[in-house]
Order: sequence, then C-alpha cells, then structure tokens
Amino acid sequence: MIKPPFILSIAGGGSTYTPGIVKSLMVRLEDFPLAEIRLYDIDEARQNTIAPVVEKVIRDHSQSIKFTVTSDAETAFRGAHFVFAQMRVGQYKMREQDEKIPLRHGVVGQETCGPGGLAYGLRTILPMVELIDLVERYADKSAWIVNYSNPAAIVAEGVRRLRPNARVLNICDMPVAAMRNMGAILGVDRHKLEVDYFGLNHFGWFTKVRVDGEDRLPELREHVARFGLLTEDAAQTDPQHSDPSWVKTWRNIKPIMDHFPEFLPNPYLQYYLMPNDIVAHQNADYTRANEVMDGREKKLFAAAAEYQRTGILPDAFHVGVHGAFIVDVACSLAFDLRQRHLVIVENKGAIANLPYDAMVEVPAYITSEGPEPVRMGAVPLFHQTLLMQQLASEQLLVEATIEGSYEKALQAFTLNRTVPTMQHAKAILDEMIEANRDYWPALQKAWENGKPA
Ligand SMILES: NC(=O)c1ccc[n+]([C@@H]2O[C@H](COP(=O)([O-])OP(=O)(O)OC[C@H]3O[C@@H](n4cnc5c(N)ncnc54)[C@H](O)[C@@H]3O)[C@@H](O)[C@H]2O)c1
Ligand SMILES: O=P(O)(O)OC[C@H]1O[C@H](O[C@H]2[C@H](O)[C@@H](O)[C@@H](O)O[C@@H]2CO)[C@H](O)[C@@H](O)[C@@H]1O
Ligand SMILES: [Mn+2]
Repeated sequence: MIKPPFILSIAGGGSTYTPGIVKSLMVRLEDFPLAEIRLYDIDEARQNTIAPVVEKVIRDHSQSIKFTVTSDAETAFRGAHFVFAQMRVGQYKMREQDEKIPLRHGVVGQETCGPGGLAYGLRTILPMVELIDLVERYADKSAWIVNYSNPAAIVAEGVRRLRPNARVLNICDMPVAAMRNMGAILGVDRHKLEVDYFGLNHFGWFTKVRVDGEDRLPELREHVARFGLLTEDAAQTDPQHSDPSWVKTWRNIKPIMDHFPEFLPNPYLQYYLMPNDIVAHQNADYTRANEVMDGREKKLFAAAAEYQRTGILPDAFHVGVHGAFIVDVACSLAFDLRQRHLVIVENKGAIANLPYDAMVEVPAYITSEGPEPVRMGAVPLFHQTLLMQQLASEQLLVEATIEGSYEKALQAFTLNRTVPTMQHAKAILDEMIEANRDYWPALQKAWENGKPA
C-alpha cells in the first residue's frame, strides 16, 4: 500500500480548477498528508500564470510541502503516488467549437453532451491513454490516477478498451453537486445522504435518497415540482452557480420530473429529453464556453495578474464540491476507507440489464484496490432503452477514434438523441472534422479519402 506523505501530480495544472482543488487539499492535510504537489501541463505559459496562485494557496497552509511546476513528464510523475487529471484537450477555443457548430444546425451545443461531447471525446481519448502510459512509466507502481478530464463517459470507455488494467478512477462532480443541493433543500449536510443511483456519466437517475435510513425522495419530488433542484434562493445553494445558465440547468429538473416523477434525473438529461427547449434558449454566438472564458477564466487570470503586481491575491476561485469530492475519493483510495461514492466503473452486473462491460455511474465502495460497485439491479425498460442508445453512441465514438472510422463516427453522431436526422449528423460531423484538423488525424484521413468529390 502507498504510504503518506504523498507525492501528488496534477495533470492539467493550468486548469481553472487547480487553485480550488489545491485549497481543498490544504484544508484536509490531516486526512491526506502531502510531501509534494506537482503541476504538469503541455501549455507552459498557461500553467506558469496559474502556478503562483497555487503556490500562495499552499504556503498559506504549509511551508514544508514541496511545490514543482513542469511540462516534463518524468519530472511530473517520477515516484508520484496520486495523479489528479483535469485536461481540456483543445482548451476553451475547441469547447467553443464543440458548442457552436451543432447550434448552427439547430442541435444542442454542449460541452460533454450531444455532438459537442462526441467531438470532445474524439480529441481526448488518445491524450488520456498517453497520460496513463507516462504515469505508468514513471510513477509508483501502486499509483492511482483520479480523472476529472471530460467527457468522462467516453474517456472511461476509451480507457477500458485501450488500457483495461490501468489504475484509473473516473469521477464526476455533478451527482455530488445534486446531493449538495438536496442537502440544502432537506436541511442536512450532503455527507449524511446515502443515495441509490444508476446510469452512465451525465446520463443517470437517483432512485433513493436516504437520510438515517429513511428515503427522502418523496420530499424532494415535491420541492422539485415547485423550484427544480435548487433552494428558492439559488445562490444560497451554490455561489458558483449563480450564473443564470446554471440556475436554469438546475431549474430544468422540474419539467423532466413533471413528465417522469419516479426518479430524480441528473441535470444533464435535459439535453436529451428536451433538446428543442434547450436550443431555443441557447445563443449560437455566445455559448457556455464564452460565459466561462468571460467569467471563471477571466476572473482567475485577472487575480493572478493582480497577485503578481501587488502580492495580494483577490478572492478569485471557487472551492466547492468539485475539490472536496476528489479529495474524498483520494482519501478512500489511499487508506482503504471503503467510503460509498458515485463513480464511473465497469458494470459487471451492477445494473443487471445493461451490458457487463458498460462503463456505468453507480454507488461504489472505494478501496485501495479500486471501486467495488453496489448492485442497483435491473432498471425499467424506459431507462434501459435510453441508456442503451446513449451507450451505443459513446461506444461507436470510441471505436471510430481507435479505428479512424468515419462511418462509425457518423453512426455515433446519428444515434445520439440530440441529433434528429442522419443529415444533421453528417453536416455537423463534417464541420467538426474540419474544425478539429489538428486533433483527429486518423479520422481526417478517412474523411478525405471518402469525401464526396
Ligand atoms: N468530471 C467532472 O465532473 C468535471 C467537473 C469540472 C471540470 N471537469 C473537466 O476538467 C477539465 C478542466 O476544466 P477547466 O475548465 O479547468 O479547463 P482549462 O482549459 O481551464 O484547463 C485545462 C488544462 O488542461 C491542459 N491540457 C490540455 N491537454 C493536455 C494534455 N494532453 N496534457 C496535459 N495538460 C493538458 C490545458 O493546457 C489547460 O491548462 C475539463 O476536461 C473539464 O471538462 C470535469
Ligand atoms: O460550464 P462549466 O465549465 O462551469 O461546468 C461544466 C461542468 O459542470 C459540472 O461540474 C460542475 C458541478 O456540477 C458544480 O457543482 C460545480 O462543482 O462546478 C462544476 C463545474 O462548473 C459537470 O459535472 C462537469 O462535467 C462539467 O465539466
Ligand atoms: Mn461531470
């Protein structure tokens, strides 16, 4: 077993989330003792801008933790015990393309859902495998990669296919964020909630929400019917989600449960079940990517510049469930705590009527040897069918990436519920291939070979 204090490397050190995650680590040093924190990124300039902010966060809590900033993989990973991965392949400029190209065709433009998520997956699978190989080459043989890099569902499937034995645990903070909101509504801390949940990443449902053994889903159902999954004062639930687009995301759980009240849906299901409403409210010239570049990114980089000038760091980054959750998971891995968390794991019968090898999001007990999924049983035909269609879209996308197959990419886009016809799928895919010229060489070649004269 890995012994503390740990060496932790953060891949994607230039991420806007890095200061928040490091702050979450600093306030939990007793639970997760650290000898060194290393930042690793392929964009040195971006990472070097964020690094002084991160160092300030560290030094506010510890003078002994070593801090390393590098773009060299060996320096980043040699002897590392844990790697937190949070890469955005193509950065925000490609997220903007992922969101705007579909919208130009009247289709949902979103970071991880619909054609945007498929394009993001096509860019990310192989860099994720490359990262795993670098970590396995240099890090401690028992090291764990805890991965936030999106699109987590497709990344998880790609890793299952290409590196099935890798010590990688893919996680998502959306269910935890929903549990934070549930706690705020019920008046209990989110850690008091024990939930049953089934689905794929960004495509799942809560079926039980227990507090001291009592299922409180009925109470939540009544609240959602009035306010969606937010307290009446939205900002009270999560200051980071005072962004109007986020408030709308949480409020949109109401129309879904108005139609299907049995289970409480992951907010991402709105993109698949009410795409026309989503498109009607999206602006093809100014999407969530623009909001983030003008919001979270601009605020953090302005604060970094202010800190460089004055030595005073403004309050510029959010420390919420995003950071707290990955530290919870890392602690359970490090000390075999067997805590119950919602994570992305190979199904192996946890959802009885989904494929054995599907990468599903379910509760699991997190041990030092990885997650042990909790059996959720068979799911109703309605949910099973939705899940199978999404799973097939994601699995075909992974095969398209591995084989460089244009046809499988087109099938993946056509199968996605957000895409109404094969003609929409082809038009969007072809535009995305052009926009991703630097990221999809194999697919580019297949497309150019088969491109109509
Ligand atoms: N799983 C979840 O629930 C969840 C929650 C929040 C954010 N995320 C994901 O976390 C990631 C970071 O988000 P962000 O908004 O901070 O993005 P960001 O663009 O601010 O930072 C991402 C960093 O990754 C770097 N990067 C890109 N390719 C890389 C590679 N091959 N190797 C090393 N570094 C690389 C970029 O240079 C950049 O500095 C994204 O993938 C985002 O979708 C996931
Ligand atoms: O649009 P963004 O970049 O602000 O957020 C996209 C991510 O949204 C989810 O993560 C949220 C989380 O749900 C929320 O509670 C808080 O922690 O912020 C996170 C980032 O906003 C989702 O889980 C991620 O996969 C998305 O990347
Ligand atoms: Mn997520």
